[in-house]
Amino acid sequence: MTLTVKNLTISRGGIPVLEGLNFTLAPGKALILRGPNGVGKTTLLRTVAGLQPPVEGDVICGPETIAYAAHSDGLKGTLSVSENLHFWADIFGTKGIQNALDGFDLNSLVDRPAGALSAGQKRRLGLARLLVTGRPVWILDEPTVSLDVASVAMFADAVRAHLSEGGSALIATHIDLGLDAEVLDVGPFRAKPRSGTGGFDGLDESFL
Ligand SMILES: Nc1ncnc2c1ncn2[C@@H]1O[C@H](COP(=O)(O)OP(=O)(O)OP(=O)(O)O)[C@@H](O)[C@H]1O
Repeated sequence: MTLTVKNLTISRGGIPVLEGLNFTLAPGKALILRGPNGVGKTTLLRTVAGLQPPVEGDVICGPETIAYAAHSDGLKGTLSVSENLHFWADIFGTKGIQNALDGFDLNSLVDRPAGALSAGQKRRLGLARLLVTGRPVWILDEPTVSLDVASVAMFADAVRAHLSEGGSALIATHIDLGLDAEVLDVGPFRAKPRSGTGGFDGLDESFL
């Protein structure tokens, strides 16, 4: 399933942040998003994942193809590692969590409540959820935060395996993951200021 982004303009808090974005993400491919803090990478990922509407343009992707891993791990702190993974496996209708446990070295932590994991262990569990979704298009926002060097390598291996099985990944990251991937610097796509989209102009118009 190819993800296609066409002439996309996106906004945060009502203010356009990026405009004129066009790219495709074919099966087996990864695309790395780069750009300085605050430029709009998270906003782009949220829009592609369908969590917020675009201002203009289209995101074309098949239904139920996207798995989104945000900044937050989205774990249930009182459930154990295995219960968390089973919870998500049930939601996505997939079976088996062993692959996810193996892929992110979680076997020794399987009965530990997620709330009692270290930051890096929580992140590994959050990422392991991707493997139980069965979804082909991974949208990942700073996936390696809190991970040590070995865990970053583990994550990169999981992405490579996903790509080799025909999956794809759109990843915002500030570090080099060592993946064979195209890089899209979103800096040149910063939206030009528009009247009526915030600041004094927006306030003036809404009060006149
Ligand atoms: N909840 C929010 N409400 C309003 N504006 C926001 C909100 N979250 C972020 N912004 C603003 O939207 C713009 C884009 O933020 P975004 O999080 O997409 O950037 P980013 O490129 O992902 O940054 P970083 O590299 O720091 O994660 C920034 O100017 C930011 O201040």
